[in-house]
Amino acid sequence: MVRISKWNGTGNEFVIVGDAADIEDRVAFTKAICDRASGLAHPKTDVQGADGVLFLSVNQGTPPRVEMQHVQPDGSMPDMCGNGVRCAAKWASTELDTRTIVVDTGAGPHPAEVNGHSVEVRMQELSFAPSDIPLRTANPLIAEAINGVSVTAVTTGVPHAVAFVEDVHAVDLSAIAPPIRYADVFPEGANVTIAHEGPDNNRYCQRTFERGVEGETAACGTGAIAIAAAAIKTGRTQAGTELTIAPPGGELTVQTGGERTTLTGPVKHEFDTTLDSDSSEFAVSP
Ligand SMILES: N[C@@H](CCC[C@H](N)C(=O)O)C(=O)O
Repeated sequence: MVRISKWNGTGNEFVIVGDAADIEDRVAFTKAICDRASGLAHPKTDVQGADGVLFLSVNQGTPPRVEMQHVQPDGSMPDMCGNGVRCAAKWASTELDTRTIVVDTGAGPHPAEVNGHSVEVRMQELSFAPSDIPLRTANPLIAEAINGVSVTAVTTGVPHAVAFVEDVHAVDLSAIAPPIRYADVFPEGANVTIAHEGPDNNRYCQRTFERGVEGETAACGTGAIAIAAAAIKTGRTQAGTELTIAPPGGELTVQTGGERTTLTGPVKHEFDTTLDSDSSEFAVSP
């Protein structure tokens, strides 16, 4: 029996597998469980599948830490996931009965603070440097056209191509994103995040086409940070501003300009369940 739980960070959906669970093939498990047509289903929700699986191991030191391995529906394992870190922190805070926790990822340690259903995470440094993203160019990519779309490339733990558009809701993201996601300039690919400012000042609407999911998700935490970084870089927003970023799944707050950028937003526990096996046989107990 494998004990798992389902969580979402502003609608970005993850299955969490704690350390007690012994999953031999994490990639096969993730592909099966995340499948939107045949993956994890549960009486408590209409939604089938997920945007990824977070394999978590807790370490009860001072401060308490949780190590996160994120596997995506296509089997890839990105270094970082902003909403995944927030869900992992909330899960671990319940397991360890603590509000402060460090989530260790491939992109480094991320200190997190849990306040009820809200989780704040301090991000690692973001970068526009071609070698960090990575890019196949000598110079940073700031507001340059890829396939007719003006894009700014930044890593916030994972690569994002950010495009500011007139109205995110009027864009056919599934059409414009793939040529950018697979553009030659990104040797490891990129997430494609579009944004527009408004209706209020310091508020951006967000949509992200995620690498690894190969489609749009309801929210993307590293994408929200990427919008803030690109907005500052291109002179739309001043460093030090607190921004509200609104993906389809809700609202995230990004505080820029300090020693570290922070990402804050809601995390929701959807259900706990057990699986019969570690493969694609899902016997779900409500
Ligand atoms: N949903 C995430 C980002 C996950 C990683 C991304 N799809 C990649 O492959 O780089 C977030 O909340 O940051």
